[in-house]
Amino acid sequence: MDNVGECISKWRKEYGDAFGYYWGTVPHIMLSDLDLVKEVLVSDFNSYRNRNNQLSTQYPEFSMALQGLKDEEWKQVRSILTPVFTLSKMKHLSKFMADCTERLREVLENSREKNESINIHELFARFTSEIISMTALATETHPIKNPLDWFYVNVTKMFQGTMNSVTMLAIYFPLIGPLIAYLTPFTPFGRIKGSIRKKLVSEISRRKTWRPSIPDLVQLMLEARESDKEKLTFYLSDNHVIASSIFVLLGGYETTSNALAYTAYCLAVFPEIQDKLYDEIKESFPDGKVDLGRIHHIKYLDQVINETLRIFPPSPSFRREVTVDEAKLGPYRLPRDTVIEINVFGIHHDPNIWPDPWKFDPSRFELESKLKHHPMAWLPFGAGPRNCIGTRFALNEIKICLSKLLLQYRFIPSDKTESFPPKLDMLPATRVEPRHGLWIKLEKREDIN
Ligand code: HEM
Repeated sequence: MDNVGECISKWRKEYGDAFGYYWGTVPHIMLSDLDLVKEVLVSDFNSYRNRNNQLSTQYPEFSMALQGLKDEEWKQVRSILTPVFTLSKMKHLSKFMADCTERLREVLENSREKNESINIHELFARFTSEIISMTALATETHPIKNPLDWFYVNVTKMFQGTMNSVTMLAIYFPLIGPLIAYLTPFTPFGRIKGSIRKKLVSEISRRKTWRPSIPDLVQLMLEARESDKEKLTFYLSDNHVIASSIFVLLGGYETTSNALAYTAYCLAVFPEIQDKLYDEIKESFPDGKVDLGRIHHIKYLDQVINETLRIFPPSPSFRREVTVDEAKLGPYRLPRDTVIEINVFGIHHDPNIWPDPWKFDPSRFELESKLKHHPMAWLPFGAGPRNCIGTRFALNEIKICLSKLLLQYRFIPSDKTESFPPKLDMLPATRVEPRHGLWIKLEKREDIN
């Protein structure tokens, strides 16, 4: 690991589990001390309830999306949107996910027949982008089968753009923000955001008189705002729904796709773990058909996913800001607007918290071992009242996809597969990427059993 990751771990060795630095003009505290992390995320939540809006200078809608909303407005929107992400609502979306998995299987089968290596990092990105566009953006796209699909191509460019040098400039020098905001519509992100926005405006208007037979996230949000009308003083506007949908794409697309890709890679390089997982999945679904209702009861599947998310957390850090005049954090006094960065990657790789941290060992998440961990030792989805609202959505998608594929195929290494762990690049404040992609091959189970 080099670049940002190395720099943070070097500073941590030198300055300890809570140290300060400046990003541009903004003071940041990098936190790896579990008790202090708990204070920020849970026990003293009200002093740190907002997320600092790095992206809002360039993308003003961010401040209307759930990720970017602040204070009372965030609380109200979160309480309207929470029911949208319950397990029972997720069941409606499972059908979309299962259909996309079947299309993915066809592509994989094609590669298997040709004995090709597959870059699953790229293929799962196409898979999750198709799911998010259909479920959250009411937009039908086909990137699984067509790598040149307009939506996928532009979304990929957009992700390369979210932390580009222009964004960095806006963070370092907030005063030039308005100029950057003016230019944003001409960037790939601006263009695709504009077209998604146009589509959502017309879709929300259409949904006044039409309801899809399987409700997607847009529909669930529109229904949630109506059902809470009497209870809340706040009304979720169309702009809130649109902003939240667009930023679901930012929060839920690459994170989920990386989680899936790293899990499949780990299963390919640790065949004994894959065999154990296959046995449990097969035992749960002896007729080979995945029952979407029972998918959350396969314990070893949870363990494998949890261990992957520990070693390769899709969000290597996340941020909150001080929202009171002075916050008391352990022995420290922090002024308003100080940014607290939670060092998820550092915590997940701390040998004092997770002995032999680079060892891929799903047994760490057996119930008895799990109970011994500090509640802040595993933070892929954050923690406390402002944790990831899409956790169930993501886990549902990952479990459906893996179970369906594993029942039919064995993931195996190819000559392009890197030995464990693969070389990683930690990009500033956003994600951990495999430097050379993640390559595997597939073998059909019926041929080998
Ligand atoms: C493996 C996949 C995912 C990971 C690792 C992940 C991780 C995270 C993390 C670390 C946070 C910040 C939590 C905090 O501040 O305590 C977050 C927030 C959020 N995530 Fe996710 N996420 C994933 C998938 C998704 C999906 C699929 C969606 C939507 C469908 C989603 C929507 C959101 C939203 C809206 C927030 C902001 C919540 C708020 O501010 O109230 N995420 N996520």
